[in-house]
Amino acid sequence: MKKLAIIGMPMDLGQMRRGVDMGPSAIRYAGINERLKNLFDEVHDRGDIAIGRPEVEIDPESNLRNLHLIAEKSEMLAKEVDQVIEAGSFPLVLGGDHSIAIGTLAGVAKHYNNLGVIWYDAHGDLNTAETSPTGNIHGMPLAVSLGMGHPLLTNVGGYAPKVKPENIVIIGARSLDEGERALIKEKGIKVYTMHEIDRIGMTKVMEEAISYLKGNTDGVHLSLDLDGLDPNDAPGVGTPVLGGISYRESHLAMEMLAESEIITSAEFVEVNPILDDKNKTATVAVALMGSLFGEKLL
Ligand SMILES: NC(=[NH2+])NCCC[C@H](N)C(=O)O
Ligand SMILES: [Mn+2]
Ligand SMILES: [Mn+2]
Repeated sequence: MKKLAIIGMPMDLGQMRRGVDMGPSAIRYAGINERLKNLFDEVHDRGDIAIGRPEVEIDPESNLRNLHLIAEKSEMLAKEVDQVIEAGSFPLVLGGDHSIAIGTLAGVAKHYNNLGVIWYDAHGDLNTAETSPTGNIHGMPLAVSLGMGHPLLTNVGGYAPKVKPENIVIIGARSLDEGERALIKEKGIKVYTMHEIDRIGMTKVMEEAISYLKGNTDGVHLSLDLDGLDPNDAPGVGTPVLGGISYRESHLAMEMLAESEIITSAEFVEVNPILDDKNKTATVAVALMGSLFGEKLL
């Protein structure tokens, strides 16, 4: 029996633009249940993790914004994701800013020996407190999952690291900080920047990414940051970068992932309805979920 569990993570503590906490509501309003209910035997929306309205906190030692709060809330998400997988359901997490991936991956990775990760994003999110230009934790979750960064973050779920560098594929990168570039080179992380997508096309990029992960992994998590798409197609994001992946290319990518049957968990993050144009970005997110989960026209 194919079961889907939806978890809302309305956390906006990983960056400074308010509104991304309303992402899960916007995505639900865009019709996630109606769209996905025919693609599974059962769709269960477990509601939102309780984030509340905590006051912004700057850790004086590390300079990290909301470090303790994010660590605490990530533990809650990790537990929820863990339970969903235990119960035999596919976990689909709705963000929230990308710092939520810290908790999602903590809940997912313990179920696999070699978890693969597809990081669909304009950014690398590979900063640490030392390399971050902003102190925003949403620019750090992939580094955290590699075991790099503040121990309160890397140890969410009680273990580290969550993923190995050779099991990661970044798709859509076009804005990387200096420390992120150095880390990508040092660890040999596979990255398809916009250059490769333009040059060889999304079909080839996805074929390569899928065969790269298929051999070595026993599960693959899709972490899809809506800012991986072009801001014309997904305007409701906090850190837009021009020249991104199109709506059509993204559908193709999701359809190829559906065919490959490698994806075992997913999250859609950074939908900010305050910055959006009539809920367009949430609508795009839901449409892409349809393709990811095997929707077909004919
Ligand atoms: N998940 C995101 N949208 N991340 C954007 C990160 C931007 C920048 N690299 C930073 O570290 O602050
Ligand atoms: Mn991101
Ligand atoms: Mn991003």
